[in-house]
Amino acid sequence: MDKLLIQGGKRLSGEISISGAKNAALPILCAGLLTAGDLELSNVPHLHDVATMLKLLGQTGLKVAQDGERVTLNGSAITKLEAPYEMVKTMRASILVLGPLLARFGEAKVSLPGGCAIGSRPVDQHIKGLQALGAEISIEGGYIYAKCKKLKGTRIVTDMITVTGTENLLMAATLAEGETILENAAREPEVTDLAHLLVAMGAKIEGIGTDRLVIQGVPELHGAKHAVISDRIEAATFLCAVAAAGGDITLRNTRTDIMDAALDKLREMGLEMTIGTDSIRAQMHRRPTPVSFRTTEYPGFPTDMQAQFMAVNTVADGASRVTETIFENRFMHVQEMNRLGAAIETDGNTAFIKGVEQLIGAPVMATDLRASASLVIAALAARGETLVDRIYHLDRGYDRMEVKLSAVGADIRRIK
Ligand SMILES: CC(=O)N[C@H]1[C@@H](OP(=O)(O)OP(=O)(O)OC[C@H]2O[C@@H](n3ccc(=O)[nH]c3=O)[C@H](O)[C@@H]2O)O[C@H](CO)[C@@H](O)[C@@H]1O
Ligand SMILES: C=C(OP(=O)(O)O)C(=O)O
Repeated sequence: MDKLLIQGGKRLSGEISISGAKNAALPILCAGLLTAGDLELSNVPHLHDVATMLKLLGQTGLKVAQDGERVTLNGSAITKLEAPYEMVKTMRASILVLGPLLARFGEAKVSLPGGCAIGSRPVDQHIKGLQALGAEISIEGGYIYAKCKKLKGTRIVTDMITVTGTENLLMAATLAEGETILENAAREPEVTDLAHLLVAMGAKIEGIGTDRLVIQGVPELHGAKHAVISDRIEAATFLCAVAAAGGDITLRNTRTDIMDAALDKLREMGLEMTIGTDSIRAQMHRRPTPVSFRTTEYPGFPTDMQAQFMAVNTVADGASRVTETIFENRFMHVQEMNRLGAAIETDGNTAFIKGVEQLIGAPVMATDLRASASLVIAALAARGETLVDRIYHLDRGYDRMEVKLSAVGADIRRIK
């Protein structure tokens, strides 16, 4: 199992190019199931989750051609309308094949994703929405069996805001008969990126970027070209790294207009930033100021950045409070950060952090994707050596993080 060995205490300096967003690429790849035409995608990140998704899509009969960050999909010969447990269990986003398969072929069998480290993460809203569109759904042996003659447009109000739920229902509605209204839709930029691709494929969608999506179903969609949006979470993770370790870095290929909540908090921490249209120069020459925040849906503070900001708070000059409102168990990094000498206590969904002057390296265990990133950040700021175990979580969602960090002067290497 791969590990990362990090000697902390080095300031970061240089340039990092940001990859395409995992959370946009995964639904966008699933949109390949909606058409017999070619989807020509660029800026697709080099990630384990993308490889898993391509494998999953490939076994349905979708043709996949990959050349670096370019992927072409062709859905003219899909025969297997299934997502097996073996693949779904390693990547929850596999549930995103359900809506497209059902809408185009009238049938799908998809394994239930089950819980994971950060929470129970049910998919009841995906199912409720598809049932409202006319699907018959049963659950047997851990699988969702869905079928329909033709989905029929309707008004759907989800109980809570769900990102992949919105994406699944949006994709399904593009091929439904008549009008579908998705109320309480997620406004995350990755949902918007998917919606733009669907429009390029011939879908009729109004309200893109709002919490009310109105879709007029069309009989079929065609091929399209699309560049996946830049990863705002990856970009903000590197900004947290420089905020914690100090230095002067420039990020390229960023989308600075979709990062307001994180950028505001980084400024409050004392990170000096020069923001261009697609670049950010970030300088940190002092100990961070602590910041308190609550995670919320976009455009609020993203849960996917909670752990990384907590890592910076552990070395900040004072105390802070972090409340996680999206997932019920997203503090798995706290115990590991405390092993590095952090002073964090939790009470329910709130963590209280007292900044310490110096973390000290130790062996730690990554428990989920963003927890892994937060441990890397803490290790970069710590004195001495940290070994981060179980980094397969990190590889799910970061494109060669250790290579990008080495290039800006971090002492970090992968060991087998
Ligand atoms: C691949 C992808 O895009 N993953 C992102 C997506 O996950 P994902 O789409 O799984 O997260 P959701 O937005 O659906 O989850 C939000 C909350 O709603 C609950 N819920 C959701 C659906 C449902 O049917 N029933 C239900 O109870 C979840 O358990 C959670 O507490 O959005 C999350 C919230 O921004 C991010 O952390 C993930 O990185
Ligand atoms: C929780 C995340 O991803 P997923 O929904 O794919 O588990 C994440 O990207 O932080």
